[in-house]
Amino acid sequence: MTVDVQPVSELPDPADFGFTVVERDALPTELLALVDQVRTLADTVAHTGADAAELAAASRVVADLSERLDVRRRPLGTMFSQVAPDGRIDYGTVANVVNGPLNPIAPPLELRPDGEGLSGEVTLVGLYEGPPGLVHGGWIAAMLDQALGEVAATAGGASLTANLDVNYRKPTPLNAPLTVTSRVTGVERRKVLVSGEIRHNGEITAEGTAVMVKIALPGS
Ligand SMILES: CCCCCCCCCC(=O)SCCNC(=O)CCNC(=O)[C@H](O)C(C)(C)COP(=O)(O)OP(=O)(O)OC[C@H]1O[C@@H](n2cnc3c(N)ncnc32)[C@H](O)[C@@H]1OP(=O)(O)O
Repeated sequence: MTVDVQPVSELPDPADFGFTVVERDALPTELLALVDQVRTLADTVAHTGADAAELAAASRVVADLSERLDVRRRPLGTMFSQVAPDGRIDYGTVANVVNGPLNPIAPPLELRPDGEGLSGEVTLVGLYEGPPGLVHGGWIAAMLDQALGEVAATAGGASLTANLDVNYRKPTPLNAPLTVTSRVTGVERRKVLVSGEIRHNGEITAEGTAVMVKIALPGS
């Protein structure tokens, strides 16, 4: 197996391939605050015991808000750039469903270099419920896919998940801190082989491996 990791400082700028790229620091604080509020609202709605009149009034307010905000939509695929603590430039998608900074559905999972790969902490609220009190297996797979995809990007740019294999070792609890880790285990031609885990209290609840296949970006 050949491990030939391209330095991340050489990652291409998505703007060169026609993507809209905004600086993460330039995202309006009011918009980030709104995202947080909507995330809280979604969790509240999923569990509210408010009476019918209150629900009807809230529904009208939310419909009105949606109409007010549905102006000048950002194009699908809008990306953000940010300077990582080690000075390199990271890219991501603003509306990514696992960790996009503008997606209220995304649990706030921030993955950072940890010396071996990437790691991040996240606590999933009841919005991500599958079995009673437990995280949905699809979300577990989604978080692993994201962590594996992001770490694959550190090995030479854009890639897509060709194969994802997840083993669910223990139930993953809601409302409890989880650690997500990922690393590159090999690079073979266009394939980037990656592995990762989700832990609670240091114990692995789920682990995954993936084959990410490097893709050519439009115009490259
Ligand atoms: C910086 C931002 C970071 C963002 C992170 C985001 C994380 C989220 C990741 C995702 O969710 S990606 C979305 C889900 N995945 C997809 O939609 C991919 C859909 N599939 C495809 O587009 C194509 O099948 C794919 C690009 C993966 C491969 O097609 P190709 O025609 O380019 O590949 P090809 O058939 O030439 O095979 C290239 C190599 O990959 C291998 N391969 C292809 N499919 C495979 C497979 N399914 N399993 C294992 N290996 C596979 C294949 O054997 C070969 O290996 P070798 O070099 O050893 O010959």
